[in-house]
Amino acid sequence: MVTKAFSVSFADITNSVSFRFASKPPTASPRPCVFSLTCSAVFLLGSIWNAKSFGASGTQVGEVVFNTSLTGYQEILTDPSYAGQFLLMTNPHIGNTGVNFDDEESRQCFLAGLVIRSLSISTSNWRCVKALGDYLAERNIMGIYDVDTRAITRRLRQDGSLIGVLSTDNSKTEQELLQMAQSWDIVGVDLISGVSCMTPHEWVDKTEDEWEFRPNKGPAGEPFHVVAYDFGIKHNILRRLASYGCKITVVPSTWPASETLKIKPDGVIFSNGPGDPSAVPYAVETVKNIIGKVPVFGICMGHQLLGRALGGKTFKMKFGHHGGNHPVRNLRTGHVEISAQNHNYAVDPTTLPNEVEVTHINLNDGSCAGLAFPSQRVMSLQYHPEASPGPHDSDYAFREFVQLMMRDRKKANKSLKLVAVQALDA
Ligand SMILES: NC(=O)CC[C@H](N)C(=O)O
Repeated sequence: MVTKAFSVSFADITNSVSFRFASKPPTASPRPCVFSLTCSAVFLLGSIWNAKSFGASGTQVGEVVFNTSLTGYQEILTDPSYAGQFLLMTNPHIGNTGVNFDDEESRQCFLAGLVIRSLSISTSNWRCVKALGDYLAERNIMGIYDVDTRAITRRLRQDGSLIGVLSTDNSKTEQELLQMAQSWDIVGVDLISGVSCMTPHEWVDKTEDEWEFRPNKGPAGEPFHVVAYDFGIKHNILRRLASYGCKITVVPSTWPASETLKIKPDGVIFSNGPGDPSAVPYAVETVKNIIGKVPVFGICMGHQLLGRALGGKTFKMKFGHHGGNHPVRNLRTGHVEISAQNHNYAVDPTTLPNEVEVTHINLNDGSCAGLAFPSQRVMSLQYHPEASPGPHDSDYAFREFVQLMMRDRKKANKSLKLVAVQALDA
């Protein structure tokens, strides 16, 4: 039984708040940690939160975002779209199920660090192989706990995304930390190249039978060959595609469109990925060169790149959407889906050509959550139909993508037959 003695000191001087907690540490002795937030060079007043450190030590700068998911912290930690960001979980209790072998969404953790209210003092789960703190330390990811995540979330909601610094280095002054935050930026930076795979490879794993949630036979006949552009792709996108009967070749973010078209895939996926879509014009160019040639499906970053490739603009949202409970309306069916989301940028639908249809909207703020350009066999979602973690409401999007490819194949077979008949006639 652990008793938690805490004292709170609250000092509010020109927008700066400081909390101090003393509690029995859940792991080894806690190291002091300064977590400072500053909103930009324009807003020069920062806030300093003292917390306890777990995972790796050091000094790290990044953008702070909050995620409202109640479950799935390991899948969130391994989502490459968090590269360059501190992930603050609003769920106050994290670490209680440890980490396991199955919930990895990529080959490593790319995020800048983890910010939580309370780190579980023990782990208990039949799949657990390691405690969260040890897992993060091995991956050189900093974490802090015993910090008022609610106060920081309110600050982020009020001021928008902020740059923060985590430091366990006592020799650094608060002024130095604030200076670090003020001289760092995430906008306009290509973060995709740091998370993408280096060489093309095949992907075969499906969702395992014990986790499969729909009777899933996949289409009859030759499997559809999908090329998946890895802008930081989550493994569950690949597993869901495989479960829908696709044969998948994963290619790096810089893989030329001409090479992709050379292997005549049935379809192309543009994946999720970190950072600013306007900072990766080479990827937009690739998307442009593939649109109209084969059916394409863009997810999150992939959706934003499609938006730009179709002539639209993207913009940075105030604090984005990160969580497993975002309501989205499918404007074609009228159905509401509860979706998993993780993005700071969005497509401005008013900048798109008239032929492009907005298929989904986020019901929290009316932002564009899905697009289609039927004549070009283009579909895209701003959120995550693969969930992991999150609800499965939007899984049907993979079926729709397979149907797009199916229609293409039927058309091609028809025209093949026509050519064959003409050849017979000749
Ligand atoms: N999940 C993602 O693909 C994130 C998309 C993009 N990097 C954003 O933050 O908006």
